[in-house]
Amino acid sequence: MQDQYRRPINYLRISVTDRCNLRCVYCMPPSGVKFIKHEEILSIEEIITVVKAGVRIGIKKIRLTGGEPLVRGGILDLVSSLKNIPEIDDIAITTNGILLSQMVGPLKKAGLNRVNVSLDTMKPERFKKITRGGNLDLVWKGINAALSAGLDPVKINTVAIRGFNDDELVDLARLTLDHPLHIRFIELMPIGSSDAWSRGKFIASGEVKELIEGALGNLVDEKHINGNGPALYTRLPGSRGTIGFISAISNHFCAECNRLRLTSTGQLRPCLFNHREIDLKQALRSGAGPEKLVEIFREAIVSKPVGHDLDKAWQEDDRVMSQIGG
Ligand SMILES: Nc1nc2c(ncn2[C@@H]2O[C@H](COP(=O)(O)OP(=O)(O)OP(=O)(O)O)[C@@H](O)[C@H]2O)c(=O)[nH]1
Ligand SMILES: C[S@@+](CC[C@H](N)C(=O)[O-])C[C@H]1O[C@@H](n2cnc3c(N)ncnc32)[C@H](O)[C@@H]1O
Ligand code: SF4
Ligand code: SF4
Repeated sequence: MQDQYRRPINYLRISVTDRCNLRCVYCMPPSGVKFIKHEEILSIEEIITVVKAGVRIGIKKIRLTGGEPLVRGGILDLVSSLKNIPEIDDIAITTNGILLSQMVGPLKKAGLNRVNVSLDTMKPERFKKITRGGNLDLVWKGINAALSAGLDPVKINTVAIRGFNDDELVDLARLTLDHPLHIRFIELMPIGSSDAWSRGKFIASGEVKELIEGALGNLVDEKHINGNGPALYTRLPGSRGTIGFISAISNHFCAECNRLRLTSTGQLRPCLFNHREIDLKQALRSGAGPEKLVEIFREAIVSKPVGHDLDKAWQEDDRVMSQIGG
């Protein structure tokens, strides 16, 4: 179904849990977030019911995110149930990679098509700092396991942060020369943890591109790498992988927005940067049938805003990124 700005909506990002085994500084406040009670979170069966309603208005692509989707009990059942919905042609996960090496085999068997792994630094001490305690080694094991399992493409999400990893962005880009990895540099967004956001830490994609080109030579434009998201791709000539840019602030991609979000508590959220949500869980738990759920999807699509008008200011929200599904 198209929204009122003629954007076809076919991609549902599902936050399967608000919980996480890391505490990234830009995503969560230092105190952590108070976890939502289990009974408030949609069950696996409820998520499937929602997706089945979604496919009736044209949802074809699913991304499981969070929080950390791999800590969600029942994630394998969820993937295999999604695989059994014929209209769904792409099932992907965004993960911090900590549990990936042990889960990628079963996930692939269950029907997972591909994985995006978040990784902001190649230095173990820095990784500990930005994730408040994470073990970088496990993430690399996960990335290698995903490649060995034959998942393709394997994408890496790197948030560019001035004063934290700006001296490593070229090294991360260099990885694409010898590895079939698709590294995407993400602009720091003013949502998540206000402690981490300041204008001074923001690096626009244009600057990252200049840094890379200054060190490694010109990047050439690349076609879209299998996916549904907003990254623009380039490559170093002769490289095995690609370099993408997700410029949510400097060159926002709202005109091509194709997605809705389902929060872990069962709210349909038409836009990442807009507080408005529509309560699907309430409908589900009060016995609404498929027609009612489809109607709620329609309502969400019709009410999708034209885009964000973030004036680079902190986005006040009751929810943090891990609850919305970043
Ligand atoms: N502003 C904004 N940022 C988004 C949106 N969707 C994803 N992002 C950000 O883009 C980054 C990468 O997201 P991923 O979860 O890897 O998903 P994707 O880029 O859609 O994935 P592909 O299907 O592989 O293209 C994350 O930091 C997201 O928060 C969106 O609708 N709006
Ligand atoms: C919220 S996480 C959820 C999935 C999983 N836990 C992970 O880290 O990949 C999804 C993505 O959002 C990104 N993210 C979180 N907070 C952000 C912020 N304030 N600005 C930009 N990206 C952010 C993360 O780097 C990650 O790539
Ligand atoms: S970015 Fe992902 S791994 Fe980091 S705290 Fe947020 S949900 Fe967890
Ligand atoms: S900010 Fe909102 S409208 Fe823009 S791309 Fe993200 S979800 Fe879509």
